[in-house]
Amino acid sequence: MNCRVKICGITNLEDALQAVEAGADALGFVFYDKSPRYITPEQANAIVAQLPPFVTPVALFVNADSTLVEAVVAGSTRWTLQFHGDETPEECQRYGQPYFKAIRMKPDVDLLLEAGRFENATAILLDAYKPGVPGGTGETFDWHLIPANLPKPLILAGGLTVENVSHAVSSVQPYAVDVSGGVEKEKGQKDPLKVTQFINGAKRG
Ligand SMILES: O=C(O)c1ccccc1NCC(=O)[C@H](O)[C@H](O)COP(=O)(O)O
Repeated sequence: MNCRVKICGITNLEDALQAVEAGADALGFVFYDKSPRYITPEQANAIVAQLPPFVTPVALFVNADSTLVEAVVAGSTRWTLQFHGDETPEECQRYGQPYFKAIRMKPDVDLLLEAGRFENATAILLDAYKPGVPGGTGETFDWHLIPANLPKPLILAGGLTVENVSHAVSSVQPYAVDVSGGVEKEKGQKDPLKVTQFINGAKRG
């Protein structure tokens, strides 16, 4: 299967272009200032301006003010948005941009009910749940909890690595996989070899 790959937490042009060269389908930029992968709208838009076609830049927010979202979106028409907090469907679609809604796997979360709220989302991203850490946890969750009939394409996230991504793709068969920490040499700095191995592992499945 042709599993797409999003490399998240991009903070510099070198990492962005290396991930694209390695076959990344999307690059994630984290506009959450408590993250070690935080990047400013200006920095991110300067990188996006250098991206070749057929690569989707994804702007990631956690309960952000509309002024921040608008500052990012104003810099490029290429953005897909990813809402990783408690945003409502109305808050997600108010910008008129395609968006992913992230759902964290809290105990007893009703995934079909929650995913069904976001009927205009282009995909649902499922991520690990760690109290106080909205994302980038580096932790997996029990993939058996994923229902077979999610109403949107599934982006699988949470603790994926070079070592587990092939199994994740073959067992879950997501539309895409997403990784932040598992391909880094240090927080906010990607390891080119891990990025390449991760993408190859995901595409091989
Ligand atoms: O990546 C971050 O630092 C981050 C911080 C706060 C909210 C979301 C964040 N990342 C969003 C993503 O889509 C990550 O790729 C996803 O949470 C998986 O992260 P990891 O477990 O480190 O692969």
